[in-house]
Amino acid sequence: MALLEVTDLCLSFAGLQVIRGLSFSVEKGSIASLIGPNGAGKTSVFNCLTGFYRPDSGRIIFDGRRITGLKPHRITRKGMARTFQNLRLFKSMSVLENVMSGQHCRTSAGALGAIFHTPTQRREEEEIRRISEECLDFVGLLDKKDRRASNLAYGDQRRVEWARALATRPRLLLLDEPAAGLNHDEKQQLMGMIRRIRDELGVTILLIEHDMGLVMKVSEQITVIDYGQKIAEGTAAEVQNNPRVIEAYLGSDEEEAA
Ligand SMILES: Nc1ncnc2c1ncn2[C@@H]1O[C@H](COP(=O)(O)OP(=O)(O)OP(=O)(O)O)[C@@H](O)[C@H]1O
Repeated sequence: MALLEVTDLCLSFAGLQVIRGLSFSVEKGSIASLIGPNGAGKTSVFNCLTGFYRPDSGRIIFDGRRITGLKPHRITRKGMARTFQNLRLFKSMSVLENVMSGQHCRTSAGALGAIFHTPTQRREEEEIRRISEECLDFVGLLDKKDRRASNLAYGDQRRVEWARALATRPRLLLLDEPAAGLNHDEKQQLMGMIRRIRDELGVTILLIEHDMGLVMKVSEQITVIDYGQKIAEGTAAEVQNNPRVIEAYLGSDEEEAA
């Protein structure tokens, strides 16, 4: 069964079409990847899914409900979380505070509760703290929860982002280039973490990634796009041998080299 279904998605900026009639779906419980050469439109797809961009047309169905055009916090509340290509941590806050910050979309106490510190708000804060610590434990950072986020090594800062996304209790987690800037060992740990998130937490995963070794090892389903259009989809073996995929990647290398 599909957890995410994208149909005929189109997006343009000032007349330039960056996503052109894209359709793909992600099966519940799978680890899926969206790949393509630089500028193919991958992050733009994520931005449409999470409500950061409003598509020109098309339909996005998440868990049976249409979410096209909803605001990002409402989409988060429905169970979709993401990490970003570049770190987006609050540098002066502690690791724990950073993870807690991601969950305020879920509180019901509202602004008055926050000002007057009502019992409801206190209970919610306690719950947020508990879940945040659980997520930090899951990513192996609980012992660093009181450290300033900016004082952590880069690989650990990425884990804080993971914990923050997980703390929103997503059913679908979108990872935008999670291996960028990681060394070999960290990439191995990342693969283990992706599998654990799916296997132990039951979270479906869709990732954008340029590290083809990682993509091919970890993905069960791959969608390849180029110039905003789907050019192939299937398993790692199917996609790797697809002439259109090979051409798209070789073409982009030549352009970069030129
Ligand atoms: N806010 C925006 N305004 C104008 N153009 C944009 C905007 N966001 C994306 N684009 C353009 O859309 C195209 C696709 O960009 P996008 O970042 O989605 O590609 P990508 O596949 O994620 O690339 P990369 O692999 O390099 O991160 C690019 O040409 C980019 O310049």
